[in-house]
Amino acid sequence: MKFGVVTFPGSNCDQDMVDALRNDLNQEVIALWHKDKDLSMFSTEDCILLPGGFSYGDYLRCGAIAKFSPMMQSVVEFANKGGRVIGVCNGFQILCEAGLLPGALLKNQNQQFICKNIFMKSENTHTSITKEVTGRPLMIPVAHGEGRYYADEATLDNLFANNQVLFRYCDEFGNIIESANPNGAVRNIAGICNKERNVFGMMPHPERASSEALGNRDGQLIFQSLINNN
Ligand SMILES: NC(=O)CC[C@H](N)C(=O)O
Repeated sequence: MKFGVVTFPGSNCDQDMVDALRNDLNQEVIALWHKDKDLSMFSTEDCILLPGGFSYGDYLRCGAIAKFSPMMQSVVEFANKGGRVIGVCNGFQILCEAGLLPGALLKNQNQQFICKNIFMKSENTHTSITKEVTGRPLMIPVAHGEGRYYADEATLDNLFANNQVLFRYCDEFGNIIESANPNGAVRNIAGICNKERNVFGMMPHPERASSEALGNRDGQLIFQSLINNN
């Protein structure tokens, strides 16, 4: 399998993502530009990644303008054919804006940009991105101003009932408690997937925690789970 990483104007984690996949995980990566449309080099075995950053300067709402880019039209088609798409941080915001994932990312509860390590955990063995990372909490950095996941109660109940909740903020021991929630996300949600389990969104940045040089390789486990379970 191979990965495609889309760069939008204002992306700032695209090269980190390429670097983590290519150099830390030895994967084939193709860099993609938001103005292009061609995804014909990818099969539904492959994975398109929308990286973090400040696409279009976060004007209007984070991700609201990026959803109109030509590449996003192709990404929606790719996802509808069953290809896997992953959005990290700004990528997650874009996927919600594009309607590929339910809910929205609101301004952090404290109205501030938050940049720090958090713990999150998964209990979901039903998706390729979480299958191999259940159990111990992972330490992964967050860096966002609009990361407070929100959906109405009925949508949330459905997400839990269908095993679409990928990751929840927890403390270092794995307790899902309010004080471990960096941004006020409903039910401590850090990441979700769609019903078909091929579109994934998460606020924390696994690409910033994938190398020994950075002192943390917990993020590698997430990518490895995707790679091993395609
Ligand atoms: N690191 C990121 O992707 C940040 C996303 C977005 N610009 C925000 O502040 O919420």
